[in-house]
Amino acid sequence: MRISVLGAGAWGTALALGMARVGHAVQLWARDPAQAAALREQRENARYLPGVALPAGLQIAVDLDAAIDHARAGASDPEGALLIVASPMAGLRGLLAHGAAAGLPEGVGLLWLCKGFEAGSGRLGHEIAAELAPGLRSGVLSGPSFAQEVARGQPTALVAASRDPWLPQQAVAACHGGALRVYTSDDPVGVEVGGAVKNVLAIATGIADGLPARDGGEPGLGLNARAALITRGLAEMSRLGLALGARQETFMGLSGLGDLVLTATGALSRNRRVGLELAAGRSLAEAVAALGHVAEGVPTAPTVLARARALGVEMPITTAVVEVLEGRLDPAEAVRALMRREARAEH
Ligand SMILES: NC(=O)c1ccc[n+]([C@@H]2O[C@H](COP(=O)([O-])OP(=O)(O)OC[C@H]3O[C@@H](n4cnc5c(N)ncnc54)[C@H](O)[C@@H]3O)[C@@H](O)[C@H]2O)c1
Ligand SMILES: O=P(O)(O)OC[C@H](O)CO
Repeated sequence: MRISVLGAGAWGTALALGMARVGHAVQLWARDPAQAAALREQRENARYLPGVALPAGLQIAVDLDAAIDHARAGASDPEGALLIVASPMAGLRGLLAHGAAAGLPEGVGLLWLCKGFEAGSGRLGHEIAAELAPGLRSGVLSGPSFAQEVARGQPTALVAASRDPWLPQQAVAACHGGALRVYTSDDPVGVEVGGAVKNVLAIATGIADGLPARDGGEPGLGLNARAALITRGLAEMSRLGLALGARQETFMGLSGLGDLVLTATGALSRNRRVGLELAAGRSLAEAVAALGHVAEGVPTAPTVLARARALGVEMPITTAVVEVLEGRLDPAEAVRALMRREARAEH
């Protein structure tokens, strides 16, 4: 299958590697021409995914239109073709608009990998796609997947979601095999809410795990507190998702519980690292600058909260994270405020 991946950050590069390894004709487009030249020369993404060699079959594209044409040329192939947007949420609108203006034929599916709500509009990916490219066959690929592990060929399960049943099947055909396993879903709302909110909750568990030691013990609030944050976080993620039209069972799947557990506990998570740094007394600007990568939970947290409030959905952990990110609440006080909340029934 012909596949173009738009965005050569950690995740776009790792997924492109995975798909090239199973024999697809993959082009990876880097926004920065200097980065594209370095990728071509070094055959390694030294900036975003160091230490992993790019397979010989993976082509690097400098020109965006040429990358789109690469996918378009596969439109009439029996297996179809894919255009995959691998930018952060902030780049999705521009790249979707570009793809829509290019007029993709029916045989080319459009997938995005970003996890968040768009800052400003508060929209999820499928809502932006409905606005800009209603005629395109589109969907989201999500699930618990650290780029470094995928790049190293470690086993990873993903979920592809769309209301168009053809699209998730395209994702299966593109990724399945080798170390990747792809499940399908017809609930893009649930899959996208899970992917967006888990990043905010990972900041929360990072904060809890990074708070200074008390009474000479281990740093952090402890494993009980982390389990409570994950479980109550899952409850507020599900409440928001249901209010937006998602199905409850989606939150028990890969893009809900699966990605929440991975990101809230995994040392490779950038969002969790932001929380750890904030708890250690670093400013948000310092914490984000130290990453050198995007941490989608930072721009998404206030947007999640705004949408939740508009729907009358209570999200106490997200509220606390927003107050810490905006400098209105000290990380330790945020946790104390969560513990002081009124008693209530669990469900
Ligand atoms: N890294 C992972 O393990 C992983 C896994 C699954 C999903 N994701 C999601 O994939 C998306 C991309 O993450 P990443 O890890 O590749 O990020 P990254 O920080 O490693 O790389 C970001 C890439 O996007 C480009 N970029 C930045 N702003 C842009 C914009 N406005 N328009 C177009 N391109 C832009 C950068 O040049 C860079 O190539 C995020 O939404 C993230 O949540 C990441
Ligand atoms: O490193 P994070 O926190 O952006 O998480 C990466 C992936 O979304 C994990 O599935």
